[in-house]
Amino acid sequence: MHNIKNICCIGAGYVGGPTMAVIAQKNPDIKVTVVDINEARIAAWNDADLDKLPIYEPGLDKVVAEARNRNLFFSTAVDEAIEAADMVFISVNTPTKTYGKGKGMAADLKYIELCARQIARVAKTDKIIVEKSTLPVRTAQAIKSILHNTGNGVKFQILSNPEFLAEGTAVQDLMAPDRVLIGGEQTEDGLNAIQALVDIYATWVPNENILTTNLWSSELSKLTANAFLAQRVSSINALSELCEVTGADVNEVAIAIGKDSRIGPKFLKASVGFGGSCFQKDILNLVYIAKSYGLNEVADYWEQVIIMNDYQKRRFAAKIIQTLYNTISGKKIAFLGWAFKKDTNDTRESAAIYVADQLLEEQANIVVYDPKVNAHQMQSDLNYLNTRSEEDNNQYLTTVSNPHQACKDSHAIAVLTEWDEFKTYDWQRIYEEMQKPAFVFDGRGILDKEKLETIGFQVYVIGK
Ligand SMILES: NC(=O)C1=CN([C@@H]2O[C@H](COP(=O)(O)OP(=O)(O)OC[C@H]3O[C@@H](n4cnc5c(N)ncnc54)[C@H](O)[C@@H]3O)[C@@H](O)[C@H]2O)C=CC1
Ligand SMILES: O=C(O)[C@H]1O[C@H](OP(=O)(O)OP(=O)(O)OC[C@H]2O[C@@H](n3ccc(=O)[nH]c3=O)[C@H](O)[C@@H]2O)[C@H](O)[C@@H](O)[C@@H]1O
Repeated sequence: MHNIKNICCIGAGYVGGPTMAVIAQKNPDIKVTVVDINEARIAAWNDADLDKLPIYEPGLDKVVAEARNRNLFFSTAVDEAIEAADMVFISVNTPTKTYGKGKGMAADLKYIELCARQIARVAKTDKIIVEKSTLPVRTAQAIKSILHNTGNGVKFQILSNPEFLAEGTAVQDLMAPDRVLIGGEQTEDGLNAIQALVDIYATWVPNENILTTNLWSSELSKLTANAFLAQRVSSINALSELCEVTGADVNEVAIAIGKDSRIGPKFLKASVGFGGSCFQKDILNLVYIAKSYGLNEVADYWEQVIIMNDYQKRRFAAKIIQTLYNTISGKKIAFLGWAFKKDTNDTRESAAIYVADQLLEEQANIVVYDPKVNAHQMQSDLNYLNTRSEEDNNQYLTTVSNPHQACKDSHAIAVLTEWDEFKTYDWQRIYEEMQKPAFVFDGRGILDKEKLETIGFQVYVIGK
């Protein structure tokens, strides 16, 4: 039986940071050290000013304040933390491969393998290794093979414990998860390792919400959950266009179908397209895995979710261009929001990036306001696409810290993120300060269309 006293988590990102903060808060007897090779990130996690934490998540500051330097530590001393730990979580990034075989589809597992090799090199005592990152099914096999061939006699058990938190609600999701999933080998040692991790979660998660499975079911359930969630968004987005041409209202349709308890009301909000670091990456990964087993129909089925999402982003940009008389060259267009969803500063794969890129191709002047995203991040998101020079991106997309400044003198406003504050603005004043006709393109369906039309705006809402 294991009695875990010391946890190390490799990777202090959106998952490692909040997850370990909550585990530490709920288990004051366990020392939890979160390590990362990114010195700036670790320094930010240790900043006395809680506003400077590297990740913005409502409620995270309080959890960190309670546990930090009590039993929660952030450090760049990776080897020392691994060596001291009974249990090591691997929570590093697993992006889509940008090179070689599987480029643009498969998950890049080089960071995972580096972690496994580092653990193999450093470990002197037996350890439980926990896959927290989202991984292709059967990755535990590769980790096991690296760890077991070190020849130094140290024993390892590998568990899969995927994370289901959503950004913006990370703390709430961690405090009351729908389920915690733990997969492990179905041997005596494997079951003991599973129990050790169950005990950690059981300090605050009801037992019936802690599921245990074999390794492969756990790994595959994570990819499957994200694929199903993204599929719902693509499904409602596909219907949003049909609503627009038929006079149906996508919100009314969503409510009507969501009342069916087999369908359920959540995750049916039509939008400019899903973003975030995981949906696209995980579905592409699923598609790649299916193809690698020769399951081409399965692969095509899931790929359609991505194809639909790309189409939705393009369709929104095209709508703006077409409505502004097919010419937006030199016109100021205000963007409200850049983050991929509200209540996060994360912009990875945000629809805003792709919509901006398309409008910049038509030589628009874009001015962006987002309550949590800075200019540097927006520029680096655009530059990453490599569509035009960094100078041009810098010149034609600017960032302001005040929504009125963004909207003043603009021809159109596009809502790209559903931040609550956008609903509370003085829209009468915004209207008066804009060029006429004043257009609003609500890519999130959050504004009051009738009210805006009464003021004088010409309003387009996705799915209406
Ligand atoms: N972002 C999210 O909401 C969710 C992400 N996931 C999964 O969790 C994993 C991590 O995602 P994020 O936390 O968003 O990534 P992230 O990019 O925010 O954080 C990963 C961190 O790992 C560090 N790192 C990489 N290699 C390292 C090494 N060898 N040693 C020490 N540190 C190293 C990086 O410097 C980075 O700070 C991914 O597999 C992702 O698919 C799962 C559920 C939710
Ligand atoms: O593996 C992950 O990374 C995580 O991915 C998603 O979480 P996240 O991407 O943080 O946020 P979501 O709330 O799922 O939103 C994803 C995207 O879909 C969009 N969305 C979501 C719901 C909806 O009804 N409509 C819609 O357009 C959001 O605006 C956002 O751009 C999942 O919800 C988490 O369970 C999972 O752990």
